[in-house]
Amino acid sequence: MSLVVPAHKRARTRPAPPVRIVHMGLGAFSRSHTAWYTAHAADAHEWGIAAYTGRSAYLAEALTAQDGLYTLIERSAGGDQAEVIESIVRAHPGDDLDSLFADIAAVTTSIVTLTITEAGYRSGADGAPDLTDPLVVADIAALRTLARGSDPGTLRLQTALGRLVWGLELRRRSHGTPLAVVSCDNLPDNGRHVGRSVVSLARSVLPETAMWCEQNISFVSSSVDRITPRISSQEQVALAARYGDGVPVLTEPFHDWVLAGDFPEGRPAWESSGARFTNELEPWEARKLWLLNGAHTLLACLGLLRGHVDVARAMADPVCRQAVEEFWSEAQRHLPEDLDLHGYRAALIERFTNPGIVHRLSQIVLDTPTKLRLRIAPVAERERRAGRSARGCATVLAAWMVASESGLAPASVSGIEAPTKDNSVAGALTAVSAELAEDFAFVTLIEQSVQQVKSLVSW
Ligand SMILES: NC(=O)c1ccc[n+]([C@@H]2O[C@H](COP(=O)([O-])OP(=O)(O)OC[C@H]3O[C@@H](n4cnc5c(N)ncnc54)[C@H](O)[C@@H]3O)[C@@H](O)[C@H]2O)c1
Ligand SMILES: O=P(O)(O)OC[C@@H](O)[C@@H](O)[C@H](O)[C@H](O)CO
Repeated sequence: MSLVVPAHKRARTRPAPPVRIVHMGLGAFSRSHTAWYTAHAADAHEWGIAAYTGRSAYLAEALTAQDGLYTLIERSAGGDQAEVIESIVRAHPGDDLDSLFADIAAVTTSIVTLTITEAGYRSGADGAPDLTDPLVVADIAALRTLARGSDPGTLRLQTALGRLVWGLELRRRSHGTPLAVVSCDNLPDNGRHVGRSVVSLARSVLPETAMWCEQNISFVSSSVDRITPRISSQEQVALAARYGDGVPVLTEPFHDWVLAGDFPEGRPAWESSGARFTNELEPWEARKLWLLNGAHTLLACLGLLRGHVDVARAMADPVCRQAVEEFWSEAQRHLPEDLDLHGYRAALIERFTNPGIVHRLSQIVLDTPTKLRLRIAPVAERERRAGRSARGCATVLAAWMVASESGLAPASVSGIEAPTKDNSVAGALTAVSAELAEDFAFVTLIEQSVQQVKSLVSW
């Protein structure tokens, strides 16, 4: 991808902080959230970030040309607030593996943060690395060769977690200083998820590393929240002209970050920029993942079927809005009441209808099957176990099935078969929840919902 607008020359007004955080998955969100929290911490001058994209060089090159600096624009109905964020000190393309390994292994590095997307974890339905995924299989083979002493430069580890495992192995070999790994992706118990995946990837090929990780790496879970859509080229050109920045980030004013876990080598004073630390992350995480991300997944499937292009327009459609409210009411029954659920729902409606934030449904619909498994299935399973119909969840699943049949949403995850004509609903549900796929009454309800959704499709 070439630069939409040329990167702009920028210069720091104060010395860059020393690199003590390595970020994998540099994108819009990491720059509106993790880098923002770090830049706003009271001790920001002590914490610099070396950030790596997934693969592409585009953003890394543009940021490097701007000395790591970029403009963050908070947009609300009241207008824009812009500021320059200084916490990213170096930006690298994701395949600059030698630098990545050196950064993870550096004794000065205390934290690795991740925004590699839900699909980037390459997990199977049980949460462990998906051993049917060709990239996971290739990385295990590559790690085995590396473990035997081959040159890391000649073998290109391809998955984020494969790369993380090798970086941790080099850290273990060179000094063994502990580290915190913080997931900032929209996955439940994301820290434990990374921990299990890293240890399980390492176990078969680098057993000593697996054991060392269990004892020395603190896998921190976190619930992250800030709606930061990918901006269109047109918007990027307009913002570049206004703010003199080739790679600005546009986000909403709202932000939240709740973390659970230890930081053996210290951390920025993120609480001074509003982050919260807790021993009980699960309720906060479920509130956010089910109500916000679950509704986004619903709006993506149903909204696209109804001919909408973005969240705000889908929310303005009474059919989509009613489906969201019904799903929310089901989810809310399984969340602690003291989390101000009414206030959170009201705030979500305002955030989803922010006229300045164009959040494209085509972006949100990516990887839908994984998201349904993590955001809709847990609510549906709880509702069914409580003896209720889970009609709101059935509508979400039916909308996905119709959208995937129409080519608007992905049908399968990690090679699991898409709906088939003869046994479509139960077959498709297998990708989302084995428990639901065996629930005859729920499968029947989805079959009815599919017909209902088809009658709502507008084309
Ligand atoms: N954008 C948001 O509003 C938002 C809010 C909360 C959480 N998040 C989390 O952050 C993630 C990234 O969001 P974003 O808006 O920055 O997206 P983005 O597309 O701007 O950046 C994603 C980054 O992840 C990398 N990546 C993509 N697929 C990957 C893969 N399979 N393996 C490894 N790396 C991969 C990309 O190369 C890029 O560096 C989301 O998937 C979500 O889990 C995003
Ligand atoms: O790809 P997803 O579904 O995890 O994310 C799409 C949006 O729901 C997400 O980016 C939200 O805007 C974000 O999670 C808000 O904090």
